[in-house]
Amino acid sequence: MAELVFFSGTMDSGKSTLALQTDHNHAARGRSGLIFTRDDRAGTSRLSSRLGLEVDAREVTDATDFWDMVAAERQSGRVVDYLVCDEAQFYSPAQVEQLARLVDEVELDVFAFGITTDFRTRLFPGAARLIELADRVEELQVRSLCWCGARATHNARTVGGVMVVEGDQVVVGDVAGAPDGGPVSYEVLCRRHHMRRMTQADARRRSTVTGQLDLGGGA
Ligand SMILES: Nc1ncnc2c1ncn2[C@@H]1O[C@H](COP(=O)(O)OP(=O)(O)O)[C@@H](O)[C@H]1O
Ligand SMILES: Cc1cn([C@H]2C[C@H](O)[C@@H](COP(=O)(O)O)O2)c(=O)[nH]c1=O
Repeated sequence: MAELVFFSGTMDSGKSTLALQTDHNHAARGRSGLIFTRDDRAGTSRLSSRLGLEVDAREVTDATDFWDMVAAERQSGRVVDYLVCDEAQFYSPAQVEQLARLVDEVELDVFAFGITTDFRTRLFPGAARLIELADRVEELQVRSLCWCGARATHNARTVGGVMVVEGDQVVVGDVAGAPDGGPVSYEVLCRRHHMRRMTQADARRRSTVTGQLDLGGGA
């Protein structure tokens, strides 16, 4: 039976890599798929992994209707067995509903990949609808880690090196240390350190003062 699966994890946890691997494995068995993304860091109509792989993809916009797109592909004679949908947190709830309908009524598999929460720890609308509708929500197996060594579960945004909790929900960007990072950057943290607004830079600053690594647990 066809499935809508949402593979979720923090930023930099391997979702785009898994999206590319998923497409590769299905294509290698003769299945035919369409690859979608929205606002990938590598630019319009590209799906990129930090491991270096990058492929062409269909860019999702506010105007995209997945139901109509698949119908048009099929009318032109193309077989569509599955969809790979990266950066799915940026899709609208209505678009996620179109994906669910394709699974149920056309028997396509839909593999969606995305982060669940934004820099304020709030669900993205697209991710929320995926959690509500998916047959399965799969957490990525490779753990991304907070600077303290705990599993990273949340995404922090920094502006000029300072963690912020206000601003636009969508600002395309990369994790700190990325080669072409701008003033807005991201860092994955455990909940404890997200709540305490303690990034790696903050921890380093404090340890310089105290001479000890401060895990932020004190009063
Ligand atoms: N130089 C490297 N060597 C090995 N693994 C790397 C390297 N750079 C990145 N990675 C792996 O790639 C992952 C990020 O993959 P990516 O698909 O871009 O993540 P996401 O789509 O979740 O943001 C990192 O968590 C890490 O495991
Ligand atoms: C937390 C957060 C992230 N984003 C953006 C930053 C990146 O462009 C993508 C996530 O991509 P990845 O492949 O998972 O690293 O989302 C954002 O716009 N707003 C946020 O709050």
